[in-house]
Amino acid sequence: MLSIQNISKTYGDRKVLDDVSFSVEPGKLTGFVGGNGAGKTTTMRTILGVVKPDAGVVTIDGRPVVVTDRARFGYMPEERGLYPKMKVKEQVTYFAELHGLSAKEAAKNADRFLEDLGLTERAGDNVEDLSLGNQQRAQIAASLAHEPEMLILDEPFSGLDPLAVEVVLETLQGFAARGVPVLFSSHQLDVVERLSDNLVIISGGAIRASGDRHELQERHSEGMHRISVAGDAGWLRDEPGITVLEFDRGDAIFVADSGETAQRILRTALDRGPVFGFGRHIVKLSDIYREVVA
Ligand SMILES: Nc1ncnc2c1ncn2[C@@H]1O[C@H](COP(=O)(O)OP(=O)(O)OP(=O)(O)O)[C@@H](O)[C@H]1O
Repeated sequence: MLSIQNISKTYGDRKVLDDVSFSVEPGKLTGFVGGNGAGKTTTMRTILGVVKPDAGVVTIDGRPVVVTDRARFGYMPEERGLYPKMKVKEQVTYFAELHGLSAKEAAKNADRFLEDLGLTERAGDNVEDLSLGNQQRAQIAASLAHEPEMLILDEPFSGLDPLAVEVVLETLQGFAARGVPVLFSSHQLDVVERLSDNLVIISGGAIRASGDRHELQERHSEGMHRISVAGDAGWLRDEPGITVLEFDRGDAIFVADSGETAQRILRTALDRGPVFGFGRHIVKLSDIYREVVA
């Protein structure tokens, strides 16, 4: 388990990380979400040892991370770092060798990850001749080819088409399935909602929410229900014990003060006419994000 504990960092008079703490569990994909300048990259660089924090510590299985641990990390930096005139496979092989693999192992892994990421046919092309999305895949392959024990990826899904998102996701899930902790940052809340097991939301250098994604969604959805009826559901507004959150003719989302109240609403709706749908409403990650960073 990777644990970020009470990290603070100030540049000049600007506190960019303020007592940041969270964990990245083995075998889980942890989505790291925050707006521009929220502190995601600085946190990742701190984990990698590139940024030295003013306070706090990064630990792995309870002991501080040292240089030899970091050699076994896989990192995809925000500023992509491939050599434009180098061939894709040579590049991926080169990065794996830098992390200590033999030339033979590195070439074997390069073949494997280029295949996983759908780049086998482009392996002999110069990086600069690939589309931006394919350059991104190559960059991901380069950060994976030494088979890291920890993965830290800054915006791995940005600029990828939906098919490429699936391909990259499968590859990352393969690592997670082998027990590797995976931390990835993203601005794309819909992507994070779909892909992450755990969530960390940062804003203004401070952690606003973290934990199991389903649990967070459940917690923020307490008492929420949706109902869909024939005709106009405007009568809901006069019902005691509920607050209507969203309303669109026959469709509404409301919060009930108890399970009994919700069931009473259902019975009332059935008395009034056909009910097409009724059930719990689970908020989207974008709703949680708006709530916790507000
Ligand atoms: N070396 C530095 N010197 C001064 N300020 C810095 C430095 N590095 C980062 N910052 C500032 O720290 C804040 C957090 O930046 P960071 O890059 O960590 O945010 P981010 O969440 O990754 O943003 P984005 O999504 O835009 O990449 C920003 O205000 C940035 O300008």
